[in-house]
Amino acid sequence: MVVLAKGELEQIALPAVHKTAPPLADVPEVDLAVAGRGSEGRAAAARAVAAACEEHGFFKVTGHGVPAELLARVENAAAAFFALSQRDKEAAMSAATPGSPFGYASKRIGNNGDLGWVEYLLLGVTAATGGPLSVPEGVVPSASLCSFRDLLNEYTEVVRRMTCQVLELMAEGLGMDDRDAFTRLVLHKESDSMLRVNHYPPRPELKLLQQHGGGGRVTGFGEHTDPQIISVLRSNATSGLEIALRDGAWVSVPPDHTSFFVNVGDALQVLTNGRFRSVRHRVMVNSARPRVSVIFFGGPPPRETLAPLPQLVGEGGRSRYREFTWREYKASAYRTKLAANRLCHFETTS
Ligand SMILES: O=C(O)CCC(=O)C(=O)O
Ligand SMILES: [Fe+2]
Repeated sequence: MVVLAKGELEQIALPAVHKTAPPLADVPEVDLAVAGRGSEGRAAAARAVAAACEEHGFFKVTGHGVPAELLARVENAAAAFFALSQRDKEAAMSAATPGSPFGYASKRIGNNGDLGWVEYLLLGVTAATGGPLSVPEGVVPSASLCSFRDLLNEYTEVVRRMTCQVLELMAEGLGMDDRDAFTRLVLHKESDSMLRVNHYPPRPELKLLQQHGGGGRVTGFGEHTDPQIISVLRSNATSGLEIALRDGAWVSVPPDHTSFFVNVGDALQVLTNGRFRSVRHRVMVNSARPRVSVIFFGGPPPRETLAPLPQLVGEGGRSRYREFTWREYKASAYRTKLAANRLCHFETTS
């Protein structure tokens, strides 16, 4: 069992001066059902996607066609998993190999000292294996764990398909001739995609402390940008997600358990030569209710060479990033703290 050293818990709390973020007034919204209805609807949806990716790197997807019943089953199964004893969670989902980022973890995010009031499951979901949960050797999964694994497989496949619809709209919105430029990477049999299931336990004492003029706020997941091409998030109806606007101001995102939220990731910022913005975001802990979120991260294959797409640099235009492989980027990113600007090592200077 992981025990936090003295003083570590305090690091999760933000100072009291850290004000509550105001809600984002107009969350950009894209209705996939409209996008599927004729060329005009599609063109309008593609334009809306591109505009949202340029302004915020973030938007909401409605009309996605993922059955509400599947979303509810995943949410309930995740809640049941996190309700297991600490020992059972650690035994059931311990990382397959030492040093691997995959498996169950509590409070520690990555290997560089980042802490948050969160526990999570991180699972690799390449298109080739189709299955996120590879059970470590020697671990005998219980029947309930097997059905959780099957459910997450089912969810991943449905969400991966929906993600590809969104990626096609992005390519169209950018005016690209090759509409499959992004989907090809996420559908590649070696695509480095992941599924993360997060659980943020409530902290009722925060309310009391705030009423008495102190206490600050508690970080669930510290600020960061997502490394991959795209992240597709679904949460229960509990608030907590916040994004940084262009001017650096933080705003909270009103929760919507019927929709998905899309983040542009670092790899997409590179491919679009900075036209799409990899959105900085974080999660704050709710005082009263647990937050459960499930995020599909669509990534390229490790050997893929990433660089701004020529069509998006334009003739005589300046490429803002040098060429690098996804493997190279990840090796560099995993050495840094969560909040680091991980793309600065790959920027061109001239
Ligand atoms: O749990 C959330 O709502 C978002 C967490 C997040 O940003 C991540 O897992 O990368
Ligand atoms: Fe994230």
